[in-house]
Amino acid sequence: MSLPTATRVLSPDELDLLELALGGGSPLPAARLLGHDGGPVTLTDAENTPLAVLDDGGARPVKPLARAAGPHWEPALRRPADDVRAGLAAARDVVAVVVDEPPTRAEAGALPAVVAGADAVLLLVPAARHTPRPGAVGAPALVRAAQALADRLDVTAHVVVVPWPAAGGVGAAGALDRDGVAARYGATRATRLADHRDAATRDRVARLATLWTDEVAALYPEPVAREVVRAATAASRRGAVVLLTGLSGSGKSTVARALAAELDDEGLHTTLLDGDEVRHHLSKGLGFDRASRELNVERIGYVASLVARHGGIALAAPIAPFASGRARVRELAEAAGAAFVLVHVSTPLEVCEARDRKGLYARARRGEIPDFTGISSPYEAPDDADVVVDTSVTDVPDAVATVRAALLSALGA
Ligand SMILES: Nc1ncnc2c1ncn2[C@@H]1O[C@H](COP(=O)(O)OS(=O)(=O)O)[C@@H](OP(=O)(O)O)[C@H]1O
Ligand SMILES: Nc1ncnc2c1ncn2[C@@H]1O[C@H](COP(=O)(O)OP(=O)(O)O)[C@@H](O)[C@H]1O
Repeated sequence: MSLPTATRVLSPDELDLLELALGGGSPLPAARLLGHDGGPVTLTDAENTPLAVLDDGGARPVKPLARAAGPHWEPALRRPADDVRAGLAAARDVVAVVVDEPPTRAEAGALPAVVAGADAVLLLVPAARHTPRPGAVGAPALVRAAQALADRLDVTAHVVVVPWPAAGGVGAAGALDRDGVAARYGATRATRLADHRDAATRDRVARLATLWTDEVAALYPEPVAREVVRAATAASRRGAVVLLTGLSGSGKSTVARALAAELDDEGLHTTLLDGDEVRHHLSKGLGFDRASRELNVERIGYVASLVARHGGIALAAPIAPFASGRARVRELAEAAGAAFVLVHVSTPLEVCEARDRKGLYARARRGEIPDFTGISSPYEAPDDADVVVDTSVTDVPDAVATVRAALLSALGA
């Protein structure tokens, strides 16, 4: 298929909307959802991978959207709305219960009455690609909570993950109403579980964050209480820099993103420095000759070490083809007192080339891209990697688990 030359890079929120539209989950047309009123356009992700075409006929997929790991990415749970609706065609009364906040005992107790009489129950968990704010209960945890609620119901209940953009919405997405989306998933009525919370419980939830400091204040005299709070909240954790190196298409971003999501879910704060994204911002305008690559990798190492100096975990995923550049990143990380983990994503060139998500290998083979790593520019395989993962034989969850274990061991956790 020939693609429109006009392109639009979608933000994480807009990727959610595209997934919603392609799966039949949007009551609004895709163009309206994405606020597009021009001519045909190719929609891409931040890495310039063409994902879909948007024209008068609506949105049509070109390539599957990249997926990540965690329960909210389980294909069995994150099903297109059209599939979910088709599976419920015989049901007369389908109630959709939106689970977008951790349910308290009050709502969990109210749930059987809320769904009473329904032939089928959908527990809809909105999951945004956006990283939740630190300390918030994120999508993976909400999916697990919804699953536990579903298991306790007498009537058959399905947990369905809905790619609903982060709170507030983007563009016309603000006009997406809960009931309209729920209806696209086959619901005959919809409700939000947190709306079944009584006033006393709402008040207790609002005060939760200050309970601990209140207790400290009651236990200790001022100014001792202030010291106790300060010591407990100081960034005591050691930071880390994880550098994933490998050929284009080897799986660096996919693994780094999935690992970031998992660590965020565990309450560890991560910062992702993806190769392609860094080149849109920090290294805009740099080329791919050796000197430019070394400079690019050094910049990444510098920013990563700043993040790690303050207890953060920086996940960097550039090709970083030269041993000298990788050694410089190690040096910067160690000078910042951070742990350093070098991950070689060793997927063979033939596999990366066969994947060719962005069509760059084909262009490099035709001589249209000079200095292309693996084709016309060297990749020095590391001999000092802490972890080696070949994604042609290791799936994303296993690759994530291997890197996570190496990271925790480097942190002494
Ligand atoms: N000549 C050439 N060689 C290699 N890669 C190229 C080239 N031109 C563009 N691209 C795209 O740029 C991404 C690699 O950028 P990096 O910053 O990771 O490279 S480096 O570390 O500075 O070597 C790489 O992205 P990933 O596929 O995510 O690795 C490519 O999409
Ligand atoms: N086990 C796997 N781990 C990571 N990526 C995989 C795996 N299997 C298939 N892929 C696919 O390979 C491609 C890797 O692309 P990407 O993560 O952008 O690589 P890089 O960042 O190294 O260029 C993605 O399309 C991804 O879905």
